Amino acid sequence: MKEVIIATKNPGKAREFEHIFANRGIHVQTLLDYPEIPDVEETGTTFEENAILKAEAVSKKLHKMVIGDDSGLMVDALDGRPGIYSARYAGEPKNDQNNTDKVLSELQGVPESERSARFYCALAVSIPGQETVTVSGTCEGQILEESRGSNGFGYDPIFYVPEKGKSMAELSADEKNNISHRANALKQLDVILDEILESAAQS
Ligand SMILES: O=c1[nH]c(=O)c2ncn([C@@H]3O[C@H](COP(=O)(O)OP(=O)(O)OP(=O)(O)O)[C@@H](O)[C@H]3O)c2[nH]1
Ligand SMILES: [Mg+2]
Repeated sequence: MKEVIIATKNPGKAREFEHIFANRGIHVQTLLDYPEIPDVEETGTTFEENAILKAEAVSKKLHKMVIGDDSGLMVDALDGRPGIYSARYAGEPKNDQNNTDKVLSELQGVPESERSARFYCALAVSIPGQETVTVSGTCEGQILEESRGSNGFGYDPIFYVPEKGKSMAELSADEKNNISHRANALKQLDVILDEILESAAQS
């Protein structure tokens, strides 16, 4: 069976990658399967740079093809914050509830017409001996005034998806995985994924 390794310790991301790749008969491993691999420091200034840092660090350790995901929420009324700091927006240790509460409180009194936002996902594919490839995807929406739904992870309960008339956390896994920033980034990888898997199998 074909296999990909995702350089993430986030269980929400891991679930989504497992689900998306299972539909193509590809088995997913994440850093939750490699607890001995230390956290990769996210010292980049863009999602792409951080995705590359994660993918290359883990690929070097395992000598295998690895995909890194760096993603987050960008709110227009907050000048693009939380952005690359999404995971720890309300401080350490990272906590989804505190992060969503912080965004909601910063947007208190901001009218619906000014609550536009998007999720962004950069993926980097690192293959030993090859140039790292990056792709990205977005998903447009609005920040709600309170949480709705309990699926997904992170900021999903406060992110309204106009085309679905629901928050991201009210969507089923299948629905989210059709329209999400992560799915949109992966769709770009689709074109080259078979090629990538072939060359990874040979490396
Ligand atoms: O509601 C959400 N739906 C999503 O689909 C989503 N994708 C990312 N995010 C947020 O952005 C941070 C990523 O930060 P991040 O890329 O550094 O990942 P992370 O630190 O959680 O894990 P790792 O992959 O680095 O191990 C996450 O923690 C979340 O807060 C999302 N929120
Ligand atoms: Mg992280």
